[in-house]
Amino acid sequence: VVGGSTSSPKEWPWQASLQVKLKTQSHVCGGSIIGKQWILTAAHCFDDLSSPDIWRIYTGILNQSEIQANTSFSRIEKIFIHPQYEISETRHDIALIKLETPIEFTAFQGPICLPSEDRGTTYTNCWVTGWGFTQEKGEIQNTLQKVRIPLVPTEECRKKYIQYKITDQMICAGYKEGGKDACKGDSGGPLSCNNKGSWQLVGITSWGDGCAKKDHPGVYTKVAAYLYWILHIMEN
Ligand SMILES: Cc1c(O)cccc1C(=O)Nc1cccc2ccc(C(=N)N)cc12
Repeated sequence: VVGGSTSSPKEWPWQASLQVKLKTQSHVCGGSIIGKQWILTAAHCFDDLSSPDIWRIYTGILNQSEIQANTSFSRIEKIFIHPQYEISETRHDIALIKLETPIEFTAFQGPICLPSEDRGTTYTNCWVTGWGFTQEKGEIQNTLQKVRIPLVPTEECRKKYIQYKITDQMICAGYKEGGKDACKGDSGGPLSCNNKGSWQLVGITSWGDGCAKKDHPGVYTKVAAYLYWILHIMEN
């Protein structure tokens, strides 16, 4: 997250850290708890990291330094990549993780609501969170960062990203002057919007040309456009 500040405990209890253990272990992507056995994230997190066995899912943590050899984590039972997603493409950048065992909900870890049906609700209080880079040539942060970002109307976003395809299944968010944005390492994490007191998972951090550049909003997978797919997977 560029231009953000450190989060407090229990502020974003749905935020997960998706890590890969090969020779060494490292944070790769963010994710959001949407059920006791379910994490919603971005499909591109699994590009060439498609084996469930190498992944360790951490929930209920604020600092990466809390992760030691004896820190408990969840294993992945199955990864559901959206069927229309294509590697290194930007469309349908959404994936569901089924955990091997259900996590317990506490003040430190629990679910965020899925958005209600796509009825064009205008969200005015949206935040992006993550342990990602604080600048393009950055590094993974220790403490979970947060930054408030306004949504950008799709038509306006299309004008900024002429050379890309901004679909109706994407949401843009950013400041005209740049300076605040998600970045590498925040992918898969939530764009959380507070609607009448309840937090809703409006977007999944997906991509952007650089980070926090003027006239280059961040692009998020629009969760409301995938409700049927999400619910179908979770029910079967
Ligand atoms: C390609 C690249 C890097 O190598 C390092 C940092 C950023 C980038 C980059 O161009 N964009 C990105 C790469 C990977 C994930 C990203 C997630 C969000 C955003 C965003 N601006 N909302 C940009 C991303």
